[in-house]
Amino acid sequence: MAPPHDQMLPTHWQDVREWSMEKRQSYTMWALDVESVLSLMARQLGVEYARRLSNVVSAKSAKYTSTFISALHARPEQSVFRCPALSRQRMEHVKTDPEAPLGNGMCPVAMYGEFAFRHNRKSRYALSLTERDLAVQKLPAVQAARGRVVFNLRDCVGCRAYGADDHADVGAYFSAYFYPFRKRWASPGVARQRVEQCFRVASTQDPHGNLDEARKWARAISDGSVCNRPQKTGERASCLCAEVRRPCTFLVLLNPQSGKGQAHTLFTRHVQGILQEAGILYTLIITEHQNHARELVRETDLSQWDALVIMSGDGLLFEVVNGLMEREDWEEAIKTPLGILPGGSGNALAASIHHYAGLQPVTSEELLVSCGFTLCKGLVSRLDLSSVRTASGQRMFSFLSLAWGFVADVDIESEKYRRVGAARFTLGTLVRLASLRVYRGKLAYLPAQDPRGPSSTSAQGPSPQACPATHRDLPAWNRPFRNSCNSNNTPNPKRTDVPPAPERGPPDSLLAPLDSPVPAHWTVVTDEDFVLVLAVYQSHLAEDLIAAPASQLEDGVMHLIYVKAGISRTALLRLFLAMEKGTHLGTGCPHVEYVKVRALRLEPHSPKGTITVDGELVEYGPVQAQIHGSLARLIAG
Ligand SMILES: Nc1ncnc2c1ncn2[C@@H]1O[C@H](COP(=O)(O)OP(=O)(O)OP(=O)(O)O)[C@@H](O)[C@H]1O
Repeated sequence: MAPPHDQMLPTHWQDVREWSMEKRQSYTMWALDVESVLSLMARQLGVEYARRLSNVVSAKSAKYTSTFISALHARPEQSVFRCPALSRQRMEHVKTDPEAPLGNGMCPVAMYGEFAFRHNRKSRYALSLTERDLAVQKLPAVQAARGRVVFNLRDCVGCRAYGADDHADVGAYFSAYFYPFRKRWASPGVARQRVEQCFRVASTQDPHGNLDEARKWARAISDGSVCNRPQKTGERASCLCAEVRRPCTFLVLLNPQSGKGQAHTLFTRHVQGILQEAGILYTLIITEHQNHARELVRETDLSQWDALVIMSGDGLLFEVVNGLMEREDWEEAIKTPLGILPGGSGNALAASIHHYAGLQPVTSEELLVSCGFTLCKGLVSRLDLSSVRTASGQRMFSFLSLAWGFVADVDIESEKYRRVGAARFTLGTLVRLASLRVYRGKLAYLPAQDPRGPSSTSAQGPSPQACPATHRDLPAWNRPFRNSCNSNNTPNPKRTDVPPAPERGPPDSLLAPLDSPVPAHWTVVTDEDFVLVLAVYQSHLAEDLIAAPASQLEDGVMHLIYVKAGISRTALLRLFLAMEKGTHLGTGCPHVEYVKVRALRLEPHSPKGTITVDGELVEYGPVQAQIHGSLARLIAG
């Protein structure tokens, strides 16, 4: 389309108002065409080049382009050019196909504007927003890349616009919130750190016009942040199944007693802000007693919430999972996205999520910020649950682990060191190492790679609904202990007794009743003396213990690790030290066995001992479990 003749161009936007609609339209088309050209140049040659080009064009016939567009829209605009192709439509495309190649890495510029920072009105900055990032260039741009900072929208949780507090200030503001990885001050490595970029829009004397412009930027940046998800590679990319609906409302359940008893303070200090920045509404409920959360999710109308978020250790999530599974509508209820914010001492699931994202390990507050960020991104994955049955007929659902022996002892005995936080496990390990115990019992499992395949396994497996044995049928060592006391007849530090609820959930098709022998095709371990038996279905057992590095959220297996008696204290200590890096399975220790299983049974013969499920004490005695793949949903970046 031929550009209009120079003399025909308006000298001021006021002139355009007097034009006929037809004339306006023809000019708009031409103006947009110039914009498309500039956007194309930006994509191919870089924003800076396009900007210079726009200056050259301005000097000639298009010198009034920006004024012109503003006039046509009957309000002044600050944006110099805008690519109509990028906008909602293009963002949608990114949403459905995030991995779509985008040429040489250059993205078209969606918005361009020149603003001052909120706290530095003297200098001006050019902002270029593409579908992937926000570039901030100090003006005048003497040299490309100098004074230029690029923020990846993947690191952004949101952006909001607001007017000035001071009535004398006609300007409006928009603040974008980024959590990029930055080097730590005190120690090596990187962690997500908050960066706020706040710009002042004051292109006119009209505060409303400025606020409109600020809102437009805030919306575009927020949309971009939603579309830009943290990237996953390889097999782990496959487990994403949905996104939390936007705008979203979370129910946050917080255990004030978890960890060092500082969960509430940590929430206020590190999480509240990030949720606000992401525009996420939430209701916070502070649990008042054990099983409070379990009762609550069993009864609540789940349609009010887009996700249930647990700010605690793994114990509170265990309650929530089981509360959901006790509902009549368990099949739907368990698909409610769950989120975890580490507020406990172990925080195994939170550390696992961070690990699955392929990020450098972090702990404590840094892990909390990382999980808060993940929560705001709202990407939902499927999560395996294991169904665990005890001799008394209790059935529970577990997302983390089933442990007997050393690991379970340390978990429960270290409760008394709770005030030292995560260090309680180190202390507990040293104490238990000093008086190393051997546990006698029988272990059997169904290997994940059953040579006859999954169909033959279930065909030859036991009845679809396993029948629990009654107490009287069991030998003395097998009888479950009362819930209020553990095997040493001391009060339980953690109890899991709840009023009995009708059994719900999928049938355990791989399990035989506990009083029947295991199916013939199961593997029965010949050794009967163990130091520990641990089935874990997440990578981490605590923030700094990578028990099953190969584990994934929905790999459909339990990672069974057992350590046979005969291991020396030094070798066991070495094993735990190696577990901090996740290298323990490659140490070649002859006492350590590792196998992926789909179901297992454990029959302790020692009269005393501890069994934990997700770190919670359960009745001591025979116990069996089977994995149920992809049963739950978890917000995990
Ligand atoms: N208000 C409360 N008062 C006492 N106990 C509670 C309360 N709310 C929840 N609980 C129980 O506290 C126990 C410990 O909680 P949780 O596991 O979340 O923290 P933690 O033990 O510090 O963390 P981790 O399991 O990561 O070590 C759980 O059994 C939970 O049911």
